[in-house]
Amino acid sequence: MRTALVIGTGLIGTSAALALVGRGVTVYLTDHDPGQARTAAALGAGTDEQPEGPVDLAIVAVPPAHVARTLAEAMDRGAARGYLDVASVKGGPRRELEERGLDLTTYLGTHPMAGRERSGPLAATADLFEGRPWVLTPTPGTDTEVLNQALELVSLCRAVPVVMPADAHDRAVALVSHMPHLMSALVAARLEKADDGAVRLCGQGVRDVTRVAASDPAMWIDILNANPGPVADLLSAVAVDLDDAVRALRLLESADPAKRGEGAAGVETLLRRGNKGRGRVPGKHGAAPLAYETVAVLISDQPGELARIFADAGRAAVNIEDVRIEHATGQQAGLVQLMVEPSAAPVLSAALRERGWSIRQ
Ligand SMILES: NC(=O)c1ccc[n+]([C@@H]2O[C@H](COP(=O)([O-])OP(=O)(O)OC[C@H]3O[C@@H](n4cnc5c(N)ncnc54)[C@H](O)[C@@H]3O)[C@@H](O)[C@H]2O)c1
Ligand SMILES: O=C(O)C(=O)C[C@]1(C(=O)O)C=C[C@@H](O)C=C1
Repeated sequence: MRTALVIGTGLIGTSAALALVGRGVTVYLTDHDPGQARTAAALGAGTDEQPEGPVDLAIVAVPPAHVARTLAEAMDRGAARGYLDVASVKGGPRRELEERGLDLTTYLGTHPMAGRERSGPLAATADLFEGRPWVLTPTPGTDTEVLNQALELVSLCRAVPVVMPADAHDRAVALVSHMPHLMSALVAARLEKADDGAVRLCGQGVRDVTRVAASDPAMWIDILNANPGPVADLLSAVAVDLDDAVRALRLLESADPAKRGEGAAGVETLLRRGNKGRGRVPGKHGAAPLAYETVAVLISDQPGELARIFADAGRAAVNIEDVRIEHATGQQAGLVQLMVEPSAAPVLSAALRERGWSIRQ
């Protein structure tokens, strides 16, 4: 691919543009808000001037409700030889395009399974898609050349292509993205009017569970509006589990030891099912999850501390697989959890201790 046009230069469009520019593709940027395209261009994601002829690939990265109209306009003016969108839902936009009677041979519906809770070009990063699944939903009519362009885009963004039908995609993301998003919002909503004294205690657990609740509601209304049935089915199943959890917890309040035992068994069943489900979540780069061991290191909240830990781990020839940082409220300190392969954990602990770090068991 030599040239691309990104239509919608928000988080996803600008991230893809940055990755393409970094790999030598000439990228043209456009947005219905010219300020967004200008910002993306200033970030080095391409030029906000328009191409003189059709580009190789047009990437439509606008909110789901605007995808069909935006694609139709781009196709009408012959903006590209191939077109794809990156919307979080696939069935609805395709049906809307079919209703418009467009020739869909040059169109491919896609969805990168990577994002953030922030919107706009300033939240974009060139490595957003690295190692992440990027779903492609070709139909028998999809032009091979367009499929190849899409595969090249995925490869240039260092993502992992996954091919599936649009409706199967929508059912899958209901489970792994849309229902979890609502669950995150439901947990975060409990904090809305909670006492300051309680909210001040927020630790990493609630931060992890509520991160995506900070996302733009307008975008998510669009997404859920295009996939309500599968999400409602999943939430109904969660509601049954919630009833079970409430019942088990009420039994735990009982004075009768037999009832308390029944309650404990009910809670344990739910927690163990959670362990099993979590164990199925793929690890880094889509690989099967590895059982990493955590080495927890106390750091002071000063510039350069993290870099120093990484350098010391490097000197001990230990590969850090993942990292998490917990900040202690009101203190100039934090806990860095370094995830490493089990055999490397004692090596890393010893090496860091030797260099003066305080290791938490
Ligand atoms: N945010 C995520 O985590 C994520 C992940 C994967 C896919 N997506 C999908 O990517 C698409 C873009 O999402 P985002 O997070 O980048 O949103 P964003 O709000 O950061 O960016 C969307 C951009 O589209 C522009 N826009 C809106 N309507 C337009 C139109 N008609 N013509 C041209 N530009 C228009 C907006 O001005 C904005 O700059 C959505 O379809 C979303 O479902 C989002
Ligand atoms: O990580 C996040 O912030 C996201 O919201 C990313 C996420 C997801 O649910 O995984 C959100 C919506 C997209 O369609 C794809 C990815």
